[in-house]
Amino acid sequence: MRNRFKNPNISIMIIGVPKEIKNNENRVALTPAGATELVKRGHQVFIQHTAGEGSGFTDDAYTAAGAAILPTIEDVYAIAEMIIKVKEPIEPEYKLIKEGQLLFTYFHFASYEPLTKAMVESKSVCLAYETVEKADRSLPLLVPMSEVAGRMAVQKGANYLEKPLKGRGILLGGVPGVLPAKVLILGGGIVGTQAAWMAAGLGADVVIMDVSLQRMRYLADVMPANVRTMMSNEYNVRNLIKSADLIIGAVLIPGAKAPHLITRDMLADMRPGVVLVDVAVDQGGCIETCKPTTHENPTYIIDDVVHYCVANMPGAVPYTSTLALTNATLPYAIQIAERGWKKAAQLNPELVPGLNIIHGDIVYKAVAEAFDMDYVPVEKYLVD
Ligand SMILES: NC(=O)C1=CN([C@@H]2O[C@H](COP(=O)(O)OP(=O)(O)OC[C@H]3O[C@@H](n4cnc5c(N)ncnc54)[C@H](O)[C@@H]3O)[C@@H](O)[C@H]2O)C=CC1
Ligand SMILES: CC(=O)C(=O)O
Ligand SMILES: [Mg+2]
Repeated sequence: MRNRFKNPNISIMIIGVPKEIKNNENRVALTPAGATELVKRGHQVFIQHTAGEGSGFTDDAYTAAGAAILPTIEDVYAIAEMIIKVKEPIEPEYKLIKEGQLLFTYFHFASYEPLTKAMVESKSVCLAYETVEKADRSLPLLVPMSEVAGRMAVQKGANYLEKPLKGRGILLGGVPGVLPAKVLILGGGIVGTQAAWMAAGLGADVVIMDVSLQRMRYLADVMPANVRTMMSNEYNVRNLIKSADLIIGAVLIPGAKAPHLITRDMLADMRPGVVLVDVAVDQGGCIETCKPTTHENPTYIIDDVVHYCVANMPGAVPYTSTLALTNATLPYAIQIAERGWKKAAQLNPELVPGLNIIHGDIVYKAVAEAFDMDYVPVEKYLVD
């Protein structure tokens, strides 16, 4: 990084934005508006050719914003000090990552050991969107995508409940004279709340389960009458799954592997054609039989139960998701570009829990614990 102008505390950075290569991932990590903000501060922004296309942004729009277009993903990784992405690096990208390079993106390490090991070996600095955390414990860079995924979970669930798609053949809202469907939501955080609004709006009979009484008190206050809350425990889950039509998994323990609230044996208690949408799949899933699927091939069936487990749901609605995501990420990207990751984290404590792997050390405890690997407290890297 070079110092900018006459202020020795402010640096300029070379920033690279690759095109996402995960299945049907159409989001991009920086919009032309974001590029404008970074370029105006003296940073150099390099965008891979057509990276913004899926979200409606042409190469010309980035060039007009002062960014440069590079033809290949290799070019972007080769030049950048900071890579800003949306999804975790996929295997072909591992070898492109340079020692000391900063990667600012979603990682969801605890769900995928090969990625964790590859990033340890790369000796890069991995700052994960999903664990950046505010003092009130909220996750500002996860929230916007959870809002999207929560809303989508109901759309997808309603769709897969249709008989030709192997669902029970029930309409979420019912019709006059016919009862609505029952929707069970595991976890009443951002995903769960958004899903509840959507399902309730369609007229379904909704139950949200959580372990936080405080959260359920809040939900009971703000939700309409067709949404009720219930304590999440094995006994209650076993009871409610017997009559549910659509079950949405939305549990999170930040950074950690999700607990299995629905185990393999419980599928036998469900009715044929029940749909499970496990949004928590990116942290390993809260339904034991859930394994990651793609937008191309989103569902599979076990014991007549339809499983939808797409790990990048918002990627399917990039016109909404790219704007929602970058609204949240850009202010942090600017701080990191201006100061470098270390100084930025020293100045803004919200960035500290975002640091997951630094120069080969796992510095986020839940990630190290997920794979029984060594943990190094992040403070080691934050002292001057
Ligand atoms: N598949 C996809 O495309 C996407 C997945 N996600 C994922 O969705 C998951 C949920 O995210 P958010 O709603 O933002 O998290 P959040 O932190 O807002 O909510 C999680 C909720 O789970 C509750 N919880 C914890 N343990 C529980 C238990 N044993 N039983 C019931 N509830 C429990 C917490 O009290 C909290 O209210 C995360 O894994 C997130 O990464 C988010 C966006 C997109
Ligand atoms: C949160 C996440 O993993 C996504 O938006 O794809
Ligand atoms: Mg059955």
